[in-house]
Amino acid sequence: MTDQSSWSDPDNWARMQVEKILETGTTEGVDVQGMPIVLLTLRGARSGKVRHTPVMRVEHCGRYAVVASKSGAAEHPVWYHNITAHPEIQLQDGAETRTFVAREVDGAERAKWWDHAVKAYPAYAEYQARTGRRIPVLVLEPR
Ligand SMILES: C[C@H](OP(=O)(O)OC[C@@H](O)[C@@H](O)[C@@H](O)Cn1c2nc(=O)[nH]c(=O)c-2cc2ccc(O)cc21)C(=O)N[C@@H](CCC(=O)N[C@@H](CCC(=O)O)C(=O)O)C(=O)O
Repeated sequence: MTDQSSWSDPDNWARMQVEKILETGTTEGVDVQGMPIVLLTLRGARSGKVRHTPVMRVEHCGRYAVVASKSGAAEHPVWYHNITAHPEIQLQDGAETRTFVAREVDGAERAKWWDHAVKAYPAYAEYQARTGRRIPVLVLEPR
């Protein structure tokens, strides 16, 4: 039985969703308010350790982007340092895991992907409104 407090703590929530995906072998049925997520497998920027990070599924014409929003916190999520230090990553969508190289985007390309992201998960717009930090958007190029 999951005690309520574990679901209210976002870090615990993420950990529990990672566990479920690793246990079941798929991201199917693991979501945020009905919106799908994907699972990133990253390398720790300093430790080189394997790190699993769930993020919202932002996909357009077979390409993915990831948004380092951290709910609009003033600082980047730690995983942003991981993905920029080691940009070759794995992304699991459903039961399929593929390798990508992450590239932070700017200008018109960022604006286009930001629109896709907000369509996939409208809360991103609220997160950006609540912080002076410009939320990084990274496009994943298939390896
Ligand atoms: C708590 C902390 O998390 P974080 O990396 O700051 O990321 C915070 C959140 O963004 C992260 O929990 C996301 O998964 C939350 N999250 C989303 N976060 C987002 O930013 N964007 C999303 O779209 C998103 C969606 C989402 C969907 C489901 C869900 O369950 C969570 C979701 C963390 O994992 N800390 C580790 C970091 C370990 C680590 O990576 N260490 C590095 C050092 C890195 C360094 O400091 O340079 C290393 O090993 O080298 C620790 O303290 O042990």
